Amino acid sequence: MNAPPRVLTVAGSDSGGGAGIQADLKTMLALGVHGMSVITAVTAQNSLGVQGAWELPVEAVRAQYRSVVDDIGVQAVKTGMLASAELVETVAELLGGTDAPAVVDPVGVSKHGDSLLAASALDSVRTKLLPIATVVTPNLDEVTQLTGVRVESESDLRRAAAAVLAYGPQWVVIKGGHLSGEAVDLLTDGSAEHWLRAPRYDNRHTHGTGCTLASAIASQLAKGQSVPEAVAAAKEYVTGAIAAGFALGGGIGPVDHGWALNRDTPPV
Ligand SMILES: Nc1ncnc2c1ncn2[C@@H]1O[C@H](COP(=O)(O)OP(=O)(O)OP(=O)(O)O)[C@@H](O)[C@H]1O
Ligand SMILES: Cc1ncc(COP(=O)(O)O)c(N)n1
Repeated sequence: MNAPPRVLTVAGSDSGGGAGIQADLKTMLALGVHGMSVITAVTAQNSLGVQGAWELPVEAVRAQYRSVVDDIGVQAVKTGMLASAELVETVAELLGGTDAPAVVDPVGVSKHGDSLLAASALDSVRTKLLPIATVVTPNLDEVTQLTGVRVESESDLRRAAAAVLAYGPQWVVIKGGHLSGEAVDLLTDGSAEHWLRAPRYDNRHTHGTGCTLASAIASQLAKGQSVPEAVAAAKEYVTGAIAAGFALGGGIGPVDHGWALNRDTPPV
């Protein structure tokens, strides 16, 4: 049997299994690729928030990355929580030397408001990581953190996208999940524009949406899809996962990464 496409996530561990590395690997399984991981930080996390976070040493991140890339190889890489300026710069250097598309989810703050990136790392994200990204997927808070642009309605999304593209990524997806009304995202490379619309589900169990979308994009790119095709398929996958999100613990439960697996139709 032929090996499936290989996708690497470089991100933090979420002990509760809803976001981070755990969400990434579940998404990859659901979408039919071989998922691999470089763990940057370990969080003690559940449905109520982040109770603790510990970064891994730079050498541990570098060694994991080399182990995977030098032997197994990758067809796409996704990055998530990178915690510190030192880790952001290390990962940017590693990605820069890898011939595979890079999906950068510039994770700043968890859904509960816990910081997952040091303020001192923002400049490294802007100047080292964004310029080498194939696709960058900020949510509205991350857009403001990175560019100063505030998004209050759909009409601000174009301006937000232009401000992120000024740092040099090829494509940006501005995630409008936190706006009211439809769940609308804007994908653009500065010339083509794709508006991705989905019904907004009134479901509070949305832990892991951002990680899931970015991993799904990376999985679809690894299968050979174009960026617009990959983002459209990933939006469809995350929308289904949000619709099927379930309660777990006393707070915000996870999306259901397996929603498409037990159906008659194959996953997107
Ligand atoms: N209630 C919802 N119903 C449908 N789609 C949603 C909903 N909330 C978010 N989305 C979609 O989920 C994807 C992730 O967007 P979101 O803005 O939630 O990312 P995020 O902020 O990085 O995630 P998180 O808030 O978990 O950190 C986007 O495609 C967004 O439109
Ligand atoms: C380790 C880790 N990484 C990322 C997130 C953000 O999650 P989301 O996918 O909801 O944006 C998180 N809560 N924990």
